[in-house]
Amino acid sequence: MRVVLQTWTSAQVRAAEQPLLAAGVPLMERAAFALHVHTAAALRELRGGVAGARVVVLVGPGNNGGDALYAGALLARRGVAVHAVLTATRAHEAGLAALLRAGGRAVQLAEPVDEVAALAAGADVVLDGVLGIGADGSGLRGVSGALVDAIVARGRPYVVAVDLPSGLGVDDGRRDGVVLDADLTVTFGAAKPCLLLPPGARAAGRVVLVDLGLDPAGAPEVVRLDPSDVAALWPVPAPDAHKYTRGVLGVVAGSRAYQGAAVLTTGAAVRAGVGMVRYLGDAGDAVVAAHPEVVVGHGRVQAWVFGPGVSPDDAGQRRRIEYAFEHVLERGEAAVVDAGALELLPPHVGPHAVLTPHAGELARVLTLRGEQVDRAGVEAEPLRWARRAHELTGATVLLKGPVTVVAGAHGAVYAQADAPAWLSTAGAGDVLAGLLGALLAGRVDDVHDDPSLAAALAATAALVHGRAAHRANPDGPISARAVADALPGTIAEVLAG
Ligand SMILES: NC(=O)C1=CN([C@@H]2O[C@H](COP(=O)(O)OP(=O)(O)OC[C@H]3O[C@@H](n4cnc5c(N)ncnc54)[C@H](O)[C@@H]3O)[C@@H](O)[C@H]2O)[C@@H](O)CC1
Ligand SMILES: Nc1ncnc2c1ncn2[C@@H]1O[C@H](COP(=O)(O)OP(=O)(O)O)[C@@H](O)[C@H]1O
Ligand SMILES: [K+]
Repeated sequence: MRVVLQTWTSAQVRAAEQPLLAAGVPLMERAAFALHVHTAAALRELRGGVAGARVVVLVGPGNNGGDALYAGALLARRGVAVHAVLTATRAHEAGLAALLRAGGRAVQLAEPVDEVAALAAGADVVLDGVLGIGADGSGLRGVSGALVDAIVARGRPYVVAVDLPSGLGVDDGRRDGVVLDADLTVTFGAAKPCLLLPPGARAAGRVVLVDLGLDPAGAPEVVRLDPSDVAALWPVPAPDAHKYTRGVLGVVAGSRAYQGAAVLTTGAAVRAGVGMVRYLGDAGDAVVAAHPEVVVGHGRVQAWVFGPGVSPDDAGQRRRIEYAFEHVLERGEAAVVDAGALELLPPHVGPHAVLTPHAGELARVLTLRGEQVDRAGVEAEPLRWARRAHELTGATVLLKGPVTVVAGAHGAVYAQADAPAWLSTAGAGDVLAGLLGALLAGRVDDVHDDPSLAAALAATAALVHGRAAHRANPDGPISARAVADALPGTIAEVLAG
């Protein structure tokens, strides 16, 4: 059993299946066997044993239904009462025959759905084999949708999704229309992007990957960094390092009205281990009072943070940011572009500029460039819109939210889900900006060698930010400052492996 950290599109999975199918490798049998093993394990956990359990198998028209039917047959042979509900006019013939031979039963689904819904709601486990990678992402329609609604209305039983929750947008994580939330997803051969991407990923529950011997070609579509990846990405100082070789970060943040943003951003950068932090703006006294390490005023830097606590009508900060945009990005200094600076972004920058909007801010970035999308639209298709913003601006885009999505150069996409919901608190974004700025300052030369590294560093910042929130207070409220204070310990912990 492996944790899902890389995912491939349905097209990549289908292409990878081809040579194995041509060689006669029994992929469906292997998939179904593993599905039955995981379902039996769930039954043992739920009710202490397998024999005598009741399982309802929702069966769609394709091979996903085939997997579910064969798994149902194996469960029936172990004494489980298995009912298959055929949701389409066709079902995998050999799979259905196997189930019936093993003593399972099958019913054709039709309106009204109440009787079947009651059967499913009363089952120990429901296997969702309606749609797999053949789904068009529009949810479950017609009678299948009505059935799922009726099951949920009665109280959802334990659900095992076959390959993926039926009806999700396989490659983009869209969740349109009806989808049955799962407790466990057993995915075959290679994990699919919808199992990591918001908003769909939440429907998958726990995900287990069944190895079928597939070897997908090309880069994975969506990646999730794991703490063990951080050491290779972090700018750990060499033994002969000095503060200038480690990177200097310039911070244009805060204003007289929003001094806290400047304090949080610079404090996070100092705690993330940058060589030096320079601050520009009207909150210098507050910054130095909180963090005496910070130097106020101009000087050479390797990376910038623009925007936390900056309102676009603050003429001084606006002038600094616009001037910096004109010159520094050309000189190759990296930049985190956050909050108030997002509105000031020039038409085109490179991937060494990393935008850090939340959904509402990303919608604004996009509408300023002629796209018609609002916050809800971004939340419904985060990957699509993060990618679009990358295409339009040239910047790496880190879209904040319950799952942070990063889209960068060379098709790099990350989806990080490291943070507790407690992190959604004012100032948390300022801490992320300072942390990411420190990473960029330390590795700006490497970003120029490989522009997709900016996306990996952004994902690293999201991971460390989320883990620092857990460390600050494992199961309760956290302040942004507590997250910043937890950074040194969190970084030491992930670097220790
Ligand atoms: N190719 C293979 O041998 C293997 C396939 N596997 C299974 O096969 C699945 C893919 O099978 P298929 O390619 O048959 O695809 P599906 O089983 O996902 O079914 C696709 C069918 O559903 C229809 N459909 C799409 N969206 C719909 C919607 N919103 N409402 C109603 N109907 C819709 C399509 O027209 C198509 O006929 C995988 O997810 C996996 O479970 C695994 O057994 C591994 C091996
Ligand atoms: N439900 C959630 N679960 C986990 N993390 C979240 C959730 N909602 C938001 N976050 C994270 O909290 C932080 C909030 O940042 P942001 O919206 O910029 O706040 P602010 O501007 O007040 O600092 C981001 O890192 C975001 O990814
Ligand atoms: K499914």
